[in-house]
Amino acid sequence: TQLPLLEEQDTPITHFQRYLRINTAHPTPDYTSAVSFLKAQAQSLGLKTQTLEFVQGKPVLLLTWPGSNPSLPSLLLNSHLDSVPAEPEKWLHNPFSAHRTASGAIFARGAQDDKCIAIQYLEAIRNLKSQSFTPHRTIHISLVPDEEIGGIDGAAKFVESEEFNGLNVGFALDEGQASPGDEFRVFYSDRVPWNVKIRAKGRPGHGSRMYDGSAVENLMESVEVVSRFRESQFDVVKAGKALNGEVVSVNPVYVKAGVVSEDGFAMNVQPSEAEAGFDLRLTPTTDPEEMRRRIAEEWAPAVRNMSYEIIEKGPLRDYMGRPLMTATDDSNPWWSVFKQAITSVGEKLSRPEILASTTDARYLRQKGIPVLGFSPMKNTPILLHDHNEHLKDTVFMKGIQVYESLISSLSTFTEASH
Ligand SMILES: CSCC[C@H](NC=O)C(=O)O
Ligand SMILES: [Zn+2]
Ligand SMILES: [Zn+2]
Repeated sequence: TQLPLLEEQDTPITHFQRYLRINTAHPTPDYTSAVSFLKAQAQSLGLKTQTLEFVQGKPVLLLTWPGSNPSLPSLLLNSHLDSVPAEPEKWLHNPFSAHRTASGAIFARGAQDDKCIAIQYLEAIRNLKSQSFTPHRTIHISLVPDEEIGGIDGAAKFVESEEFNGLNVGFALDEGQASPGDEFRVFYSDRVPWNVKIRAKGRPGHGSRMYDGSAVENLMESVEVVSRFRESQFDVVKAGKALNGEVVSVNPVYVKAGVVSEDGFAMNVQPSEAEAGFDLRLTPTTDPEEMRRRIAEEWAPAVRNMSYEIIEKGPLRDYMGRPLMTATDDSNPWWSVFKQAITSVGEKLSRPEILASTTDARYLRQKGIPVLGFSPMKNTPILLHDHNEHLKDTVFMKGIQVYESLISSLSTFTEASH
């Protein structure tokens, strides 16, 4: 008899690879295949499955392991189904092949962000079930669409639904980020993205003329002001006085100007309008009014014929008007249990951080639910959204053990009420 090929075997690694091979990258994520794969996995574990569709073609898959005391607030494990696009020609291995190298690195878009955690949740439950573990509180896994494009049709709709309300979620885990060092990273908040567009108007004229007040000169003056603010924030990080997520970031993402002609831009016309776009990220405690004032008065002053547009990409405060932060001290019993579950498997946590980017956790926090961002990857380069995103098989397998500890502890302790 012949042994099945390594990749055809039914192991946590092959489950991970199969999920990674489903192309859920934007702009055309294959949610149908992802949901049917995960649903089948969940059914093989005896979990209850439910597909919710708040927006057509954008399913939320909800998996449930009922607890022995279903009146306790439940534990929610969240993971998004989608990925950012990849440029295959710039990768060592095709980003949807989930190729595993001789040294055990699994290359795929989504390997770190965040398909690993979805499979790790399921495999941890598989192991707990095989040990006849029964949770006190009910455990839910939500697999949501569209996180990478802001979650408007995904997590944002889900948390507003009656179905979500009925889950009585007491605490949730969502994705975090890889740690290059030997300690796991944990995130208690996300920064808030603003899209900022600034526009300058100015005198048009012949490209040979020197005069004051052209639109592009005008815009460039503002770009310098923005740059100085950026430096002021970045310097704090470079000096080691703050982590990335603890300052306001602003990065230019486009500049637009020029009078279009047949073969590109008219080179001898100074345009009358110019525009620049910035990705701005506020910390959870940044005063938004202060930021608005800075933009209005310093970045796009009307006296210089400038205007601006701010598109806020998500909530700043919870339903009580509080910043969206989960406590990481003794005031939060879930935090103590979380920490204990990590140390009990011999692992360490670094100082809790604010995620520099943004995840769906904010929508849960907005509802007042404590959420920690956590992806158990240590000694691992941070490769989310990068070329050659990969994760080592041993790191992936270790993560399953970590979740076994987390899921059993968090679902067993009964002190907290929501
Ligand atoms: C505008 S919300 C976008 C969310 C996105 N999340 C992951 O990268 C981010 O840019 O952080
Ligand atoms: Zn992610
Ligand atoms: Zn991402």
